[in-house]
Amino acid sequence: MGGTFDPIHHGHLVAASEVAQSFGLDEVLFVPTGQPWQKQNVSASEHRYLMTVIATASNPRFTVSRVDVDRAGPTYTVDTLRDLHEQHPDAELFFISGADAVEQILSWKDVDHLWDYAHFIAVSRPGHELSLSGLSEEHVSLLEVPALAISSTDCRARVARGYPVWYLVPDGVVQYIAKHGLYTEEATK
Ligand SMILES: Nc1ncnc2c1ncn2[C@@H]1O[C@H](COP(=O)(O)OP(=O)(O)OP(=O)(O)O)[C@@H](O)[C@H]1O
Ligand SMILES: O=C(O)c1ccc[n+]([C@@H]2O[C@H](COP(=O)([O-])O)[C@@H](O)[C@H]2O)c1
Repeated sequence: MGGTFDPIHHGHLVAASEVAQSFGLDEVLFVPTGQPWQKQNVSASEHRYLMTVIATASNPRFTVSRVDVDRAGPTYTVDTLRDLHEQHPDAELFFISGADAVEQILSWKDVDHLWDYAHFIAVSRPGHELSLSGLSEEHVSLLEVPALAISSTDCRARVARGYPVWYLVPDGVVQYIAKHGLYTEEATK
């Protein structure tokens, strides 16, 4: 599952868990972006990577990859999948995306080559219609998952306003955000 995870929240974790169950996956690899070229004002990749490690640590089937964090330049999924394929040549790869991300896939770099490396699984997300968005069902499967109306944008805004994010993100991530002063008015200046 690729994401900017700024911060990782329970919507991500539920989606990953449901896909793993429905598709019988051995492992879900969370891949925090290095430089997400379609997003602005993103937190340092090391903070996002460490929050993802904290959030997934208790699940034996969840792991975190540094491939995108460690690659210089903008993050493109075609590079992510190529690197993962090289690291795990015998693995069958699936790429998990929310309904909003799938709507954007046609704008991604080298979109026609994405299907060479992985089958995509698009999960439902409150506020977004789950559809193939013009993509082939040979390449993309759709899955309804329990609806959690949580976004990283809303979590960041809540912290900036002094509102709690307990129960929206894992407890360790709440503590990491506080310890490093992420998302406060000061941090975003
Ligand atoms: N609540 C959710 N339910 C299902 N899928 C989600 C949910 N939140 C995010 N996703 C999916 O997880 C992937 C990574 O999401 P991302 O890290 O951009 O989080 P986000 O909450 O969308 O962030 P932001 O609000 O900053 O755009 C994307 O494919 C996104 O569609
Ligand atoms: O490859 C691209 O051009 C591309 C453009 C935008 C997003 N993505 C990927 O989509 C995933 C979700 O991204 P984000 O920024 O919405 O969390 C993440 O793995 C990104 O690397 C990929």
